[in-house]
Amino acid sequence: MISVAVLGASGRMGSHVVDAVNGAPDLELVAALDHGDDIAEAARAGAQVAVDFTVPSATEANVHALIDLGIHAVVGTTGWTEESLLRVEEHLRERPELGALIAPNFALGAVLAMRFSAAAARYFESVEIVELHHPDKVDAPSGTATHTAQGIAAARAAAGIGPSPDATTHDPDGARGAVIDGVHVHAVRLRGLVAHEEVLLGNPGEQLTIRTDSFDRVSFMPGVLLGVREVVGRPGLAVGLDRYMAL
Ligand SMILES: NC(=O)C1=CN([C@@H]2O[C@H](COP(=O)(O)OP(=O)(O)OC[C@H]3O[C@@H](n4cnc5c(N)ncnc54)[C@H](OP(=O)(O)O)[C@@H]3O)[C@@H](O)[C@H]2O)C=CC1
Ligand SMILES: O=C(O)C1=N[C@H](C(=O)O)C[C@H](O)C1
Repeated sequence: MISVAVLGASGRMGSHVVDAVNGAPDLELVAALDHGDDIAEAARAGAQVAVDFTVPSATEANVHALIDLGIHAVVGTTGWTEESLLRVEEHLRERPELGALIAPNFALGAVLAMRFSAAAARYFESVEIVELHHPDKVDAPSGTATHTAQGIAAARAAAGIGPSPDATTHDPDGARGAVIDGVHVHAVRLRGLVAHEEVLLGNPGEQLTIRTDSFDRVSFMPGVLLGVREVVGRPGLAVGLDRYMAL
């Protein structure tokens, strides 16, 4: 039995995680914490693993606190940077028995879409990303789109491919979107949506579209539970659920 704490337990994601942990025969929910609660309560309750779905401004401090408390971390909250990931990696070196998984998307379809996009990237002249989310999301572009763009950019750089062609010289209103590692990312916020992403890859005369849709937050739960079960045996920092999957 793995003892689990949930941080952000009343949130859209956290409440699903509480239900998923309660429904798993090999996991026990020992703490459900929210904004204002003392994170040390997770340790007092005996948590081995804590799942964090909070807010970008809180998540790094939460992970450092969990490491100090000797608790493995499974993190879905977005907003991570190279620098904040490095700080966690360094902190984990002081506690070589602990693991942390930080994953921008736990939906298996999204994890595969990121992998497929990186694999396809070197074969196309042009690539752009459109991410589409519910309008209550506070961050843009999404963590998934950022991670997707980084994977695509790394694959293109490794293959010696230059930037996507683009004749735009006049864009006073930023209509071409954000640019992450040279990849344009467009963010849509629309009532009715949950979490969606389209990667558009173009060549003369052809287009490949890789699309992933989470219609319901239950789609993230198998990945979260996989992370909880695996993190206890995988010390160090892992970024992306694909690190725990046989891909
Ligand atoms: N990796 C993945 O697969 C997914 C990641 N996400 C990401 O997860 C995060 C949460 O999303 P979502 O559930 O929709 O957001 P919500 O706003 O619904 O939930 C966040 C919750 O965290 C609480 N909270 C804020 N600060 C703290 C803190 N310091 N300690 C504990 N709890 C805190 C909030 O409480 P209060 O409102 O009272 O401040 C709220 O209940 C986002 O970054 C989102 O991008 C979302 C879906 C999937
Ligand atoms: O806020 C959300 O809802 C989501 N956030 C994550 C992200 O920013 O990529 C994962 C998923 O897209 C849902």
